[in-house]
Amino acid sequence: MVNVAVLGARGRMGAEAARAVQAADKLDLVAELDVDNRLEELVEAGAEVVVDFTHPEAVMDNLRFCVEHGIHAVVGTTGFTDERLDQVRGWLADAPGVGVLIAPNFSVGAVLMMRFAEQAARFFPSVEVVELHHPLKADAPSGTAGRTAELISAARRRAGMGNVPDATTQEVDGARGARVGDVHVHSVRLSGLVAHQEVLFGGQDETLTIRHDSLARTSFMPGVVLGARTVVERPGLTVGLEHYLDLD
Ligand SMILES: NC(=O)C1=CN([C@@H]2O[C@H](COP(=O)(O)OP(=O)(O)OC[C@H]3O[C@@H](n4cnc5c(N)ncnc54)[C@H](OP(=O)(O)O)[C@@H]3O)[C@@H](O)[C@H]2O)C=CC1
Ligand SMILES: O=C(O)C1=N[C@H](C(=O)O)C[C@H](O)C1
Repeated sequence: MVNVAVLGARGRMGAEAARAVQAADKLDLVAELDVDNRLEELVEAGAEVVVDFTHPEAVMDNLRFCVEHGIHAVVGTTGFTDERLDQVRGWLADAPGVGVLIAPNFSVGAVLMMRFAEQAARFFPSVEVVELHHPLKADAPSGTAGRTAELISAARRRAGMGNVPDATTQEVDGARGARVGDVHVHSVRLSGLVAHQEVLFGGQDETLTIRHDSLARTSFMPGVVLGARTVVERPGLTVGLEHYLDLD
């Protein structure tokens, strides 16, 4: 059995993750903590793995505590920049046995969407990402959209592609979305939605749309459970659930 604690357990994802861990074989839910708990309670509960679905402003302190106390971490919270990832690598250098998985999206379908988009990128001069989420989401663009855009940009660079075609010279602020690498990313916040994304590619007289829909938060749970079971065997930092899925 692996002892698992959930941070952000009163939140939308944390509550679902606690249910999933409780129902999973070989995982034991030992603590459900939220903003008014002390991090020391993780140690007191004997947590070996922490699942973090909190807030971009809280997650770094949580992660530092876990690494310093030899607790593996499965992180769904978004807001990770290259600088933040480097900081985590620095902490892990002093804790060689500890594993940290940071996954912008735990749904297998979303991971495949990102992989397919990366594969398609070199064939299409035009690309835009549209992500659509519930209006309670704190960050924009979503972590998934940011990661998708980074993967596409890197694939375009490897293929020696130039800028995306775009004749815009006059623009109302924000009309062309945010730029992540080469890619324009548009964020929609709409009641009734959970988490959705379209990657739109355009070439000569054809378009390709890759769309993923998370229709409920249970869609993320097989990935969370896989993460909690696997992270104990994967020391160091892993970014992206794809590395636990044996995709190649
Ligand atoms: N990787 C993935 O697959 C997914 C990632 N996410 C990400 O997960 C994160 C959480 O999303 P969601 O569940 O919708 O958000 P919620 O706001 O519903 O939940 C976050 C919870 O964390 C609590 N919290 C805030 N700070 C701390 C802290 N320092 N310690 C412990 N708990 C804290 C919040 O308390 P309070 O409300 O009082 O502040 C709240 O209960 C977001 O970054 C989101 O983007 C979401 C879905 C899937
Ligand atoms: O906040 C959410 O809901 C989600 N956040 C993650 C993100 O920012 O990519 C994953 C998923 O899109 C749901």
